[in-house]
Amino acid sequence: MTTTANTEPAAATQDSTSSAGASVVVRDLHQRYGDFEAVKGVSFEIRPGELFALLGTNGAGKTTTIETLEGFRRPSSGTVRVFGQDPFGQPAGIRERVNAVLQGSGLLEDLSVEESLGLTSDLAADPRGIDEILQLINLTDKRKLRIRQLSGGQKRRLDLGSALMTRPEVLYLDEPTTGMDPEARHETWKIINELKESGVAVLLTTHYLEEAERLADRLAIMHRGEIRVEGTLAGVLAGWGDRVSFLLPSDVRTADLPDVAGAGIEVETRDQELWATYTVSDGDVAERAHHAVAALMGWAAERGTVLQHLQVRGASLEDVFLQVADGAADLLAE
Ligand SMILES: Nc1ncnc2c1ncn2[C@@H]1O[C@H](COP(=O)(O)OP(=O)(O)OP(=O)(O)O)[C@@H](O)[C@H]1O
Repeated sequence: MTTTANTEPAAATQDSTSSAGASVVVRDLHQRYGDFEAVKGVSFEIRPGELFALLGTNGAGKTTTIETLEGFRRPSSGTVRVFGQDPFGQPAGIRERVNAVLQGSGLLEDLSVEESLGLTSDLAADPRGIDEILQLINLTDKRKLRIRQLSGGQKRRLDLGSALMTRPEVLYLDEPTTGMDPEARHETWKIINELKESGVAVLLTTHYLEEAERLADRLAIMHRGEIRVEGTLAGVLAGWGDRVSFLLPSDVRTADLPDVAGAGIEVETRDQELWATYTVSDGDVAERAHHAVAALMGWAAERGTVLQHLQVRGASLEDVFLQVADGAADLLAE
């Protein structure tokens, strides 16, 4: 199985130079708030030109991890390095090379869009032009508006534009497209892909799984402070089997569905219709899915029933996410 639980051994004393070439290195990070442990031994690294997506349930510890990388929190234990340096306190060598779009926008609501970008520009060593940024985030026609007059999605785009003003080599994006309409989200994905291509190392957290599917070179799913699943998208999905689904015929009750060797059955309601799904996950998945389809077709023929919308598909990121949230990843990883 290519899906892995985070079983990496504790490496708090390991020197970050063992990850030569990585812009960001996190090793066995633990973060506590009083008695509560919000992050429990998280490890990952991000190389230039790579986007690492940190997905997870609410309260999983994603923002805490980003805030630690940003230098706002000292790790309770473990090691965090950005360009080989400890980011705590944001030393100058890191501050000038890193930027972030965080959940709470730091924008001053009474400034106009261009005044806000002007302030950011004044603080940057080698800023991009304001016109260039406005064009990039598609807000040129809003440049004179006060920030409080912008929509939620427009403010999010301005957040991103402000972060790009400083030409960061590492960019943290904490739910960057929240509140954006689909078109703005696609535009933002284009910008993020271009950043990656130009060599920026990106850490993305998002609740939009499609966003991670589109952008991530590698991803991790966090739950209750731990990374439960990690890898490339293909690697993460490979360990979770294939699904054979069809619309439950109106004359078939759940109890009438046949058992298929090695496959679990689930019946769920989608758009007020009942769907049956057989999941095959062990052994040669393609072969088992093939046999499951053959067995179901044989069963349907015997009953004189047609299986409508019969489909075979691999696991989606949503399937994996939901199973991780249910704790099923623990079982699969054993
Ligand atoms: N300052 C704090 N004091 C105490 N507990 C905190 C503090 N900040 C966060 N937590 C707790 O730590 C856990 C992790 O929170 P965090 O914001 O990192 O999660 P998250 O993965 O970003 O969640 P979400 O997806 O909901 O934004 C949560 O249980 C949260 O309640």
